[in-house]
Amino acid sequence: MEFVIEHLSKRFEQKEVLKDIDFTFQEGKIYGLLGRNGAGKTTLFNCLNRDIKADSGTFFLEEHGTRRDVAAEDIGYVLSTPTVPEFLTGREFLKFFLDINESAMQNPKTLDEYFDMVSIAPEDRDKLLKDYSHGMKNKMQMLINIMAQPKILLLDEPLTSLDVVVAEEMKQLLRSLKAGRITIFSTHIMDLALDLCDEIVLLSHGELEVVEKSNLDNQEFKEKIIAALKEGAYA
Ligand SMILES: Nc1ncnc2c1ncn2[C@@H]1O[C@H](COP(=O)(O)OP(=O)(O)OP(=O)(O)O)[C@@H](O)[C@H]1O
Repeated sequence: MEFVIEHLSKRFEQKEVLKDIDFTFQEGKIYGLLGRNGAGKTTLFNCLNRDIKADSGTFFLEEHGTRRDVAAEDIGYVLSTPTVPEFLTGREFLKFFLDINESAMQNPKTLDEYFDMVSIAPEDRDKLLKDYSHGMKNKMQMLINIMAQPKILLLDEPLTSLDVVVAEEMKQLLRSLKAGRITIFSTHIMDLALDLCDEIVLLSHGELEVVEKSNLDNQEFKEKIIAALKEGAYA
């Protein structure tokens, strides 16, 4: 499976944020999307999730030479600021989500197995979501987006608010989920990108470009990425 973007463009008034983007993402890989503040990472995700309308261009999934439209259920989108219904308990929220999506899910797990996946402690599972910490809300948002096993998982800065132990657990989880899907992960944390991602993609000047690692060691690779980001005209 490939996720193909063709000629995707988006401008806000005079600012051309995405310029005729052409890119192909491959199944089974985690892509680290790096770009300066304001480069357009969230705008790209919002266009791909159809939360905002691109000005032009298209994107589709290609499997065995056949292309098809990306349906809403093909995409999971974890926002940088978690949004959860604060008036529900964690368990009620998961149950609600499971009830709606269960028929379309392959081998659904029990609610407690899902909580275990993201290490939400048993004593927290029946608390109202309003009393969850930012990191716990983030985990719940991540969980409902991976439960439905989307083909494309978009993650906008999802690990920034998590403590080191939880961030490590989430990295492990994303690695264990990468087969059979395309994961695109935006982050400002370079070490995280290098550690977790199979490919580093820069969003710069409104275009996507892979940074080739070839035979550079991690430090040289990092310097190459920073140099490329500095060339961006964004501040
Ligand atoms: N709804 C909007 N109306 C006008 N301009 C917008 C809108 N959304 C985004 N922009 C502009 O588009 C540009 C890209 O913003 P975006 O949030 O996509 O960047 P980003 O790469 O996610 O940034 P950061 O790393 O700081 O989160 C910015 O100049 C921003 O001001």
